[in-house]
Amino acid sequence: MTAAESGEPVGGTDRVSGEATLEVLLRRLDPEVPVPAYAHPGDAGCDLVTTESAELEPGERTVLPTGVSLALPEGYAAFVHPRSGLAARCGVALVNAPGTVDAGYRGEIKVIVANLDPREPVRFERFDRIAQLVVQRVEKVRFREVEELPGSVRDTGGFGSTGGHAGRGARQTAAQQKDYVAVGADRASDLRGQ
Ligand SMILES: O=c1ccn([C@H]2C[C@H](O)[C@@H](COP(=O)(O)OP(=O)(O)OP(=O)(O)O)O2)c(=O)[nH]1
Repeated sequence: MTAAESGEPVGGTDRVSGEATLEVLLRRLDPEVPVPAYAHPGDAGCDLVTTESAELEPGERTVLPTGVSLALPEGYAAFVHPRSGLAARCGVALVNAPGTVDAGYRGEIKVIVANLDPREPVRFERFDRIAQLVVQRVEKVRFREVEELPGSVRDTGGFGSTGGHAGRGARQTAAQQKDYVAVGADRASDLRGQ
């Protein structure tokens, strides 16, 4: 068993760009799918394609298969991010952006796309690039509960406490803001604790 197969991070160097690389084991579930690759040196994400064609009406969403599965080294995760061009041109968003691929996940990477364009349908053909995958090191934390947290300059300010934007709430202070309330709680077993 190689180090990568046992989950250990294995470093290397890209032959073309000379950049430092991390070896990630990948399985093609569709023999024709291209292995995800970085388009340019310095890119953070490599493109994922759909292996199925699909058409989404305005407001519709679907889960698209990418034809690949991974075994990420321990201490890493992969994040499924939207592609800006697709978002700007067609209004395509990822519902759960960024999707989190756990190191232990061996299933097919899937992409949950939505058509946010109010008028035009969007069509994906087989092997269209639909998202990008960013692999990152992630910390495993151990929470230590305390009575008081150490102070900071920001303190509890958030959700626009530094000012709104021209369109809405520009002069709204943090104190004026209402807490967010989860809607549709009856169909949200996912939101409840164990
Ligand atoms: O965009 C995504 C997000 C997730 N996954 C896969 C990899 C991930 O490891 C697994 C579970 O994802 P997540 O933890 O986000 O989903 P969950 O709804 O919390 O499911 P679970 O209860 O299985 O953790 O699904 C994808 O293929 N694409």
